[in-house]
Amino acid sequence: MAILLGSIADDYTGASDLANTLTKNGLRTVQTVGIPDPSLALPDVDAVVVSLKIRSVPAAEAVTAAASAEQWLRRRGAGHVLYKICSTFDSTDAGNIGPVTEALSHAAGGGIVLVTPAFPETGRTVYLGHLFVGGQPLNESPLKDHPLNPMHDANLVRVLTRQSHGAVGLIDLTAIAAGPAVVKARLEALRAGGVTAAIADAIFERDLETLGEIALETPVSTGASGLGLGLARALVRSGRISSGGAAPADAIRPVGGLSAIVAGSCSKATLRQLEVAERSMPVLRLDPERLLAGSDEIAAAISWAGDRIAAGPVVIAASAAPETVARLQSLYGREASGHAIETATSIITAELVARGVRRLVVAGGETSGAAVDRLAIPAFLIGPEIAAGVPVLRTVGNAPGDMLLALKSGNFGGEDFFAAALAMMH
Ligand SMILES: Nc1ncnc2c1ncn2[C@@H]1O[C@H](COP(=O)(O)OP(=O)(O)OP(=O)(O)O)[C@@H](O)[C@H]1O
Ligand SMILES: O=C(O)[C@@H](O)C(=O)CO
Repeated sequence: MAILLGSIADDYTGASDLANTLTKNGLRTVQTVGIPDPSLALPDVDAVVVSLKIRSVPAAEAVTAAASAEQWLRRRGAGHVLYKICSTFDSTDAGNIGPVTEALSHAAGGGIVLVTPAFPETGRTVYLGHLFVGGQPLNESPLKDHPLNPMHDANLVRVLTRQSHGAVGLIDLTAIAAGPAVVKARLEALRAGGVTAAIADAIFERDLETLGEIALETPVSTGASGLGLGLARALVRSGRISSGGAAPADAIRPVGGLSAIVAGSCSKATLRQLEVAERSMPVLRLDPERLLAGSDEIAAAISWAGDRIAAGPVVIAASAAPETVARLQSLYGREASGHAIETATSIITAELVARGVRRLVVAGGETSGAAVDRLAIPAFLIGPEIAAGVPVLRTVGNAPGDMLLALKSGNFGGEDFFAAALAMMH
């Protein structure tokens, strides 16, 4: 299997978001969970997205994992590797976007890396290096209250500079609107001046098409699904994609079985989606304090679900509003509480699957990562899109049999997302 485009995603929901974008834009794509075992039979594809869970781990750990994935992708022919980060640039001053970008660039022989989290379809735009989420600057958006990496600065040149050894520059919208030749010249001028990463503005998809064309001439780029769109369209325009990009028919074959939703995302969108789900499905709100205190909250949740699940989908959520999250974190610490809750939701997910759940929606990147790891799912085929950035996924080589999943990034999806997802998973 020789591939044209490789990607390393820093979380699993982000990986499925990118795989969805690449598929929609003409590339046959598979999402692997980590570097797949050589025994796993993967379909013939144009692009592979390796999902890692490295957004919030120590930078050195993220770099080591990404470097191994990069080598694996290059050995399979990837001429370009996109480091898929969050469209809201989720990270801390200690990393991991800067360190991983620099490591991937170094492995590819150095040079300058284009960086943009713009994803206009979901309202993420970058202007003069500042990231906007919908109509708000990043630091005024709900991301200011993120449980793991609250974002307090919308100026991405500054944010990335704090995470990088090298100098960070800007390619502004004026240059991008002037087209690929001007962007290329600007990138070269920045490189000659010693800059190693350039934040690129982008507001419209045409900006990302320009950036994708130039990025494809370099070995590494860093960005969200918008840059994926630009790279995919550039590859298709180059005539190097012969497949016509059809998603494998297998991806939508029904699986039957029971269905469930597990949420650990505390984003504004997820909190609203849970309120709406409460009107049509049984929803269990976990008590995070009891979970952390080591009580029998997990067993109680499994028993609650067991009493209801044969009658229809159930929802189990740890999600809470920012004030509640802040209080828990002040008692137990940010990382410890996040990790303990992810462990609990992943155990509950595995128990639900053991009781016959085959159609599963998980809300939240870290939450999805923990759940998919516990289920030991090796890879996914990409099915139809439920909402911008969220496809139906079909497991490849999964031990309890085929499953359909939707891994929802915290901020994605309309308010009826949960019902809409299950309506597409048969
Ligand atoms: N009630 C709670 N109090 C504190 N932390 C919580 C609570 N519920 C969930 N968490 C933790 O909050 C974090 C949410 O991160 P997660 O990545 O799953 O969601 P998200 O950030 O909204 O999604 P994405 O990364 O896809 O944007 C997880 O570590 C989760 O365990
Ligand atoms: O880019 C995004 O916003 C998402 O794919 C994501 O990574 C959230 O975890």
